[in-house]
Amino acid sequence: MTTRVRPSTKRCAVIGGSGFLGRHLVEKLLDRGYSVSVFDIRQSYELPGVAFHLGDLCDKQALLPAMKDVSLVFHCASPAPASDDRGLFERVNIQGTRIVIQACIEAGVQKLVLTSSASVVFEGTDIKNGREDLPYAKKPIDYYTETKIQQEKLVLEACDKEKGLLTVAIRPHGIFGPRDPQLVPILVDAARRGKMKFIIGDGTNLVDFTFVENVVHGHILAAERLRPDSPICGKPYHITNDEPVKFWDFMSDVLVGLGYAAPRYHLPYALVYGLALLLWLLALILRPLVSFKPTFTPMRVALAGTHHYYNCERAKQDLGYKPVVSLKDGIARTVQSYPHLRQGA
Ligand SMILES: NC(=O)C1=CN([C@@H]2O[C@H](COP(=O)(O)OP(=O)(O)OC[C@H]3O[C@@H](n4cnc5c(N)ncnc54)[C@H](O)[C@@H]3O)[C@@H](O)[C@H]2O)C=CC1
Ligand SMILES: CC(C)CCC[C@@H](C)[C@H]1CC[C@H]2C3=C(CC[C@]12C)[C@@]1(C)CCC(=O)C[C@@H]1CC3
Repeated sequence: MTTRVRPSTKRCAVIGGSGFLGRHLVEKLLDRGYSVSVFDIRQSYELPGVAFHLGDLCDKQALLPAMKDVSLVFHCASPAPASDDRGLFERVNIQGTRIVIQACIEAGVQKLVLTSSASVVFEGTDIKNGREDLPYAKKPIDYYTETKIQQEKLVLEACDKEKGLLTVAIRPHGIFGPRDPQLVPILVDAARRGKMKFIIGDGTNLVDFTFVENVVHGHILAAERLRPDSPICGKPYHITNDEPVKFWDFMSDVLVGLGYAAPRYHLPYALVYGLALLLWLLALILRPLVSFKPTFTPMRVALAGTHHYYNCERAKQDLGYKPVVSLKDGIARTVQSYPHLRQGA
């Protein structure tokens, strides 16, 4: 008779664990007594108690050793939204996620927690207090969003109590915090090049920005509540700071905190969006001859000039979620963590 050893419930794997969110998640899991394997195409740090497995998640044979004796997998790997490479997004977010699911089933993993995105319902127009039952975007704003939609569907459809794999998706929005490689660095780069003088639209559009530790908290609650009899199986959950803020107030707080001037002059939304669209078309047409990446992409202008904030009541009810760090404290901790990006540094 063969006895199947039940993997320890405190052993988990984090796919994408070298990334911004992934590393914060790994650190919190260690604090909570989990032993952690990281699977990533790169190793960005070392930590006692963390086993790194380097490889591409599209390669099942490379993934399987990282899932050995693991009961819980977090999948938070994705190419960066800015890469704009359709083939790469399809390969990693869609085909790769299929392989992650197959590997979980083969390795006897019991729970899979996906980092999805609240953007899966965003089409570039206002979303106010959006709930999880909003339909997926029919016209996603970019390839990143298009493939995040397919990825989420794949993971949620894979939830199968009979087969023994339970799944859940966390949809964060606008993650920020120490070591974020995108939001603050892009913002500071724009400020240093004199591009942060303008407010797109009237500046009153509300947006969710979510401190990274709140996102981590949502992931861990979901993982710990994911059981065959729980209502969360196969469902998506918005995780935000639950404090929608004016997009331009948030940008100003970060900029002023780092010693730069806040944007002051208003530009009409339709004008900037039209210009961004023209620039994007020009970049596309001229791609064979010259390569340039405009700062103002239609996607960024849409993100900067519309309302997009989400209701996280479902996470509060089903997961017992409540943000653990306020927006004000999150901004202060973020600003402090970037001394090298301060004005004059
Ligand atoms: N940063 C944000 O504001 C938001 C992020 N998300 C999602 O959160 C997750 C984590 O995002 P971040 O930490 O910001 O990104 P990140 O770029 O810092 O981390 C992603 C990690 O995935 C790894 N990776 C990429 N392709 C891989 C592959 N083929 N095989 C193995 N590893 C691979 C990268 O090396 C990187 O370490 C992503 O799924 C993203 O879509 C969702 C909403 C908002
Ligand atoms: C999902 C969102 C809540 C998170 C937004 C992250 C990034 C898309 C933004 C971080 C820095 C922002 C930025 C702009 C747009 C949105 C960001 C890239 C601008 C390009 C908007 C137009 C400008 O005036 C310059 C801005 C630079 C910074």
